[in-house]
Amino acid sequence: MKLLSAALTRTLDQATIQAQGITSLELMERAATALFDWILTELRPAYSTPIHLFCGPGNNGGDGLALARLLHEAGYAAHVWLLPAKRYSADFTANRLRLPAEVPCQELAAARFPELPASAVLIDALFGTGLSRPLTDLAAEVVAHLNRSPALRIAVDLPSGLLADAPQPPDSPLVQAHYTLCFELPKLAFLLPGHAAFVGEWHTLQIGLEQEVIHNMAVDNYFIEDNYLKGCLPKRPRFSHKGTFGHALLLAGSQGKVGAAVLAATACLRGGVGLLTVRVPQVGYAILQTAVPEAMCLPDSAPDILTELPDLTPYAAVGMGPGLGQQAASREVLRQLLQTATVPLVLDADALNLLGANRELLELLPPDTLLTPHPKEFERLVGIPARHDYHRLEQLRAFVRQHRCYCVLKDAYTAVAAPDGTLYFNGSGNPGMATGGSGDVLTGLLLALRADKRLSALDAALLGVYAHGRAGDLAAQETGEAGLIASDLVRFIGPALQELTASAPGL
Ligand SMILES: NC(=O)C1=CN([C@@H]2O[C@H](COP(=O)(O)OP(=O)(O)OC[C@H]3O[C@@H](n4cnc5c(N)ncnc54)[C@H](O)[C@@H]3O)[C@@H](O)[C@H]2O)[C@H](O)CC1
Ligand SMILES: [K+]
Repeated sequence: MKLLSAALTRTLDQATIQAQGITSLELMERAATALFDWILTELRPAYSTPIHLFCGPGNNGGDGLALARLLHEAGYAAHVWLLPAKRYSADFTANRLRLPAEVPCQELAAARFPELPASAVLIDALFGTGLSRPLTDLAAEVVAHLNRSPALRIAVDLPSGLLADAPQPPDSPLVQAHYTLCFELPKLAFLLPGHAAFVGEWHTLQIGLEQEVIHNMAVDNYFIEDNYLKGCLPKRPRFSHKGTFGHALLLAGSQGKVGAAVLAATACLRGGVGLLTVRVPQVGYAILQTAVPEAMCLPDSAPDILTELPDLTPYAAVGMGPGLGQQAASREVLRQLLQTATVPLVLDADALNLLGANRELLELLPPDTLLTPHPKEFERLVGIPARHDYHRLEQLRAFVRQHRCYCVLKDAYTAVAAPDGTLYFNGSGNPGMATGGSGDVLTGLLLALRADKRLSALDAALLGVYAHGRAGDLAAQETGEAGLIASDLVRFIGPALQELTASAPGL
C-alpha cells in the first residue's frame, strides 16, 4: 500500500468528501466510529474504566470529541480535557457543541492537570497531521504529564508531537503511545527505528477513503503487507527441470565463518534454485559437502579465505559476502567479479564492507546489482553517518540512483530501494530475527530468486525480503521469538514462498 505525506492525506480527505458527497464532519464521524469500534473490540474496557480524552484545537481534537460522545452514549466513563487555543477548526467546534452536557469537559491549565492512575485509558487527540512545528508551552507540558502516567496511552492518527513524514528536532516533546490508531494508511514516520518508542503498536482503521484517488496518487514510498505479493511467485510449470530455475554461484565463508556459507547455501536451495555451486576456502570443503549435500562445492586453493574467482560461464546469478572476511585477496576476487559478471549479483556482509573500505569499487557495480546492508554496513558504503532516520532514507535514494542498483536496507521495517529511488518498506518479520545468521539466510534466498529468470530484479528483491520475514513469523510460532535461530528461518522459507505462489500456471 502507498505511504502518503501529510499533504497528500489532506488531498485524499478532500477528494473523498467530494467524490462521496459527504461533509467533512461525516468523515470525522466515520473516523470516531472506527476508533470506538477498535477500543471496544480490542481493549474491552469496563464501563467504570475512566477514559480521559485529551483534545487539541484541530480535527485531531475533533476526532477525540466525537469519540468521547460515542463512548458516553454507549455508557462508558468519558472525560474530556481541552487544550486552549486562539482558533479551533470548524469540525472541532461542531463536535464540541454536540458533546452531551453530562460529559465532564474541562480546559487544561498548567496548574490543573488531572490525576491519571494506572486503571485509566488515555486518548491522545491533541495533534495529528496538521502539526507544523514542535510542541511548546502548555502542549509540551501536557505531553510530559501523559508520558509520566502509568495508564495506557492510545494516540489518534499520530502520537502528538510527531510529524507524519519529516524529522523534528531531537528531544521535541512527543507522546509515548502504547497504540497508535490511524486511518486507512500507515505513515512513513511509523516505520523509522527512532520512532518506535513513540508510535508503539500501530493499526490502520478503515474509514472508506476513496480507493480510486489513492490508486492515482504518485508516491515514492510503499508499505508491503500481507496481500501485496500474494501470487507474485510464478507457479512452477510441470515440465520444468533444474535448469529452469537457474544455476547459482555463492562465494562465501572463511576460517571460523563457514557456518555463514552453510546458512546462505541452504537458504538458496530452499529458495527454489535449480542448481547451486558454493565456492569456499579449503577449510569449508568437508563442512559444506556434509552439511549441504544438495550443493556442489568448488573449493578455493587457499586454506582459509577466498583468493580466486571461478569461471562464471555456467551461472545465472552470483552471490558474495556471507562469512567472507575482508582480506586483500578476497577484495581482489570481488573486484574481478564486478569487472567480469554479466549476470545478476547479490552482495552482502563483508562484500559490502570491502566496497565501503574501497569505495572506488562502487563505480564497477553492474546495473541492477542487489546489495543487502544493515544500517552500519550502509553507513560504511556511503561514508557519511546519517544525521537522522530521514537523512538515511535520502542517502539510500541517492545511492541507488547514483549506482543504478537495488539496495535492501535491513531493519525492523526493511526498506527495498529501487534504482528510481522508490522505497518499499517490508511489513513481515519479528524481533526474533535479530539473531546471528539471519542476514546470511536472506542473501541465499535472494540469490535463488535472482537466478530465477522469470522474476524481475524488483520482484525478486520484494519477494525475498517479504518471504524472509514471513519465514521468521512462521518459525516464531513454533520456537517463540527468543528461541528462533537462523536455521529455523531456512526451514520455513518453503512454506513462506508457498503462500506467495500463484495458483494459476505461468506461461
Ligand atoms: N482521513 C483522515 O486521515 C482523516 C483525518 N482526520 C483527523 O484530522 C487530523 C488532521 O486535522 P488538522 O485540523 O489538519 O490538524 P491537527 O488536528 O493535527 O492540528 C492542527 C491545529 O493545530 C495547530 N498547530 C499546528 N502545530 C502546532 C503546534 N506545534 N503547537 C500548537 N498548535 C499547533 C494548527 O494551527 C491547527 O490549528 C488528522 O490527524 C486526523 O486525526 C479527520 O477527522 C477524518 C479523516
Ligand atoms: K494524536
